[in-house]
Amino acid sequence: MIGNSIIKLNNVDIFQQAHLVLSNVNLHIDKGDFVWLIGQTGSGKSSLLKVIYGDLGIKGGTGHACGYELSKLPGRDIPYLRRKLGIVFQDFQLLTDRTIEQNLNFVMRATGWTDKKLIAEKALDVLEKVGLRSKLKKMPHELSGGEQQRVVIARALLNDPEIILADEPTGNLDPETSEEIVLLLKQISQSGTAVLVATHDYHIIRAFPSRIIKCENGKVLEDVAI
Ligand SMILES: Nc1ncnc2c1ncn2[C@@H]1O[C@H](COP(=O)(O)OP(=O)(O)OP(=O)(O)O)[C@@H](O)[C@H]1O
Repeated sequence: MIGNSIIKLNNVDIFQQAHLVLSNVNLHIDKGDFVWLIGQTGSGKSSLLKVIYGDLGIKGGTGHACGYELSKLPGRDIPYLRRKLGIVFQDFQLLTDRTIEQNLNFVMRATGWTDKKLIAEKALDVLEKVGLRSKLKKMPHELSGGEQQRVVIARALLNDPEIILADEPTGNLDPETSEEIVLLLKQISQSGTAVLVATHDYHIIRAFPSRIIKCENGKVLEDVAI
């Protein structure tokens, strides 16, 4: 974090191979912000998220994410950047062959946690935050879709991230459960962690009005209305 700034992109160009996906991108996200990211399929939302989590480099311009300079991000720094980001993506679901506790422990061990007592405490702490403390010993299939998504959010909170990046977090959920998940993400942002949510679901955006950015025609538009 630089001051209150979590993400800042200045005149950044974003390419996929030789294809310029988004040009002259200016974006700022500060501590505790809640921001919707919209745009048609193929408009560049995933590419923008990839830049933020260090999976895609930037050309032209300057930028930082969670204190890391994106224009000269060495590969060895990417795991450290990722620990400051909580990722809630469709293709990053729970491991089905182990309990919720084991899922959380797996991520903590992979990110450098070694103290058993601290690991046990943190697992309960993040589950408490998403209202699922009692599910510690359950297997993923014993939870509803909404509960599983809450565990995914709990997992994203393990390393006390500065920002949560969520890509279609309500994609597989019914409207009521979707609202509960977004309410939880809103509460997380109010406690100081920024939240950026990519979605196609305008209904949920209307239910939770907040700042909206849009990928359109190779640009990122700020503060759009829907
Ligand atoms: N690995 C890649 N190599 C080349 N081109 C790519 C690659 N990934 C994406 N693209 C292209 O970049 C553009 C933006 O894709 P991106 O995945 O960022 O869009 P999106 O807005 O996230 O779409 P969706 O809503 O479907 O996820 C598209 O034209 C896509 O075909």
